[in-house]
Amino acid sequence: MITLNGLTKRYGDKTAVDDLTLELTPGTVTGFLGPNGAGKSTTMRMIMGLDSPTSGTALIGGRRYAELDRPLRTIGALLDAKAVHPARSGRDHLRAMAASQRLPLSRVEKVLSLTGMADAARRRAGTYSLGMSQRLGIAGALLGDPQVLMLDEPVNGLDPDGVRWIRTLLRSLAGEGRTVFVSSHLMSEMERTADRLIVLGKGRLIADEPMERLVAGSEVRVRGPRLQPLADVLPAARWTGPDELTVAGQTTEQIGRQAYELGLPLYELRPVESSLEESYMRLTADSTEFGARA
Ligand SMILES: Nc1ncnc2c1ncn2[C@@H]1O[C@H](COP(=O)(O)OP(=O)(O)OP(=O)(O)O)[C@@H](O)[C@H]1O
Repeated sequence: MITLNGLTKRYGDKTAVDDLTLELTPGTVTGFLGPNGAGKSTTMRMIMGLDSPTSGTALIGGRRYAELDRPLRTIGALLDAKAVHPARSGRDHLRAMAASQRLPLSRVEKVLSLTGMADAARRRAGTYSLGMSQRLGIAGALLGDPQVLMLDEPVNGLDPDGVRWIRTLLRSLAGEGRTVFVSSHLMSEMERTADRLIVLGKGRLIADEPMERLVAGSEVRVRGPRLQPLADVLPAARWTGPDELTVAGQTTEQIGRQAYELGLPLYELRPVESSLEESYMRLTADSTEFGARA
C-alpha cells in the first residue's frame, strides 16, 4: 500500500507536484498518466525518498522510505533503467544489490530467470539494449520479493514481445496481491494492463478512476430515418452520418424517451465506448505544458 497525503514539491516558484492525496491498494495495477512535465517522475522519486517533499507525506505500508528496514523487501522500483554501472555484468549488479540488503543470492538467479535475463547475465550492462536494461531494472525491482512495485515507463524501448511480457508480469504480480504502480505514455497498453488510472496535469490530480469508467460510453449513437426533430431538441447532438447522430451528455434512456415523444422510429440506440486515448486527451486538454496551441 502506498499512501500520499497532501504531497507537494516546489522547485523555486514552479510547483511540480501539487497537493496529491491518494491511496494505492494491493491487488491492483494502477496506471499513472499525464503529459510531459506533469509531475509523475517527481511523485515516484518522492515515494522512493530520492526527492524530499516541500510538504505532505508519501508512505509505503505506513512508513517513509527512509524508515524502511531493508527497503528492497518492501518496495521495488524501476525509475531509470540506465542507472547501472556499465562495466558490471547484469548478474554482478544484482548480486551487489542483494548483498547490500542481506538478501539471499538465490534471489538473483530467480529474478534473472523470471525476467528472461539468465543468458545475458554474464555480459556487461553497458552492452545491453534499452529493452535488456529495462528487464535488468525490473529484475532489480523484484529482487527483494516486495509487496509494492513501482515502475516508471517500463515499456519504453521494448519490442512487442517485451511489451506483452511486461503486461503479463504486472497482471500476475497484482494477481498475487501486490500493489503495482506504473507510469506510461502508451495509452493502448495502459488500457490493457491497468485496473485503475490516475491522471496528473501540471502536478495536480485530474482524474482517479477505474479503467472501465474512463473508457465507458460517454456518448450515444442514434440511427434512424428521420432524426432532424431529435437534432433540433438536443443541442449536444451532431450528425455523424446521413441517418446518424452522436449525442454527448445524455443517456440512451433519455434519448429513447425523447425519440418516443417526438414519434420518431429508431434503428439503433447505443452508448459508444471511447478509447482511453480519447478520454485522456479530453481530460488533459488544459494541462499540457508543452502542447501546440492552435
Ligand atoms: N530537479 C528539478 N529542478 C527543477 N525543476 C524540476 C526538477 N525536476 C523536475 N522539475 C520540473 O518539475 C515538473 C515535473 O517534472 P516530472 O519529471 O516529474 O514530470 P513527468 O510527468 O515525469 O514528465 P515526463 O512524462 O516528461 O517524464 C517539470 O516542469 C520539470 O521541469
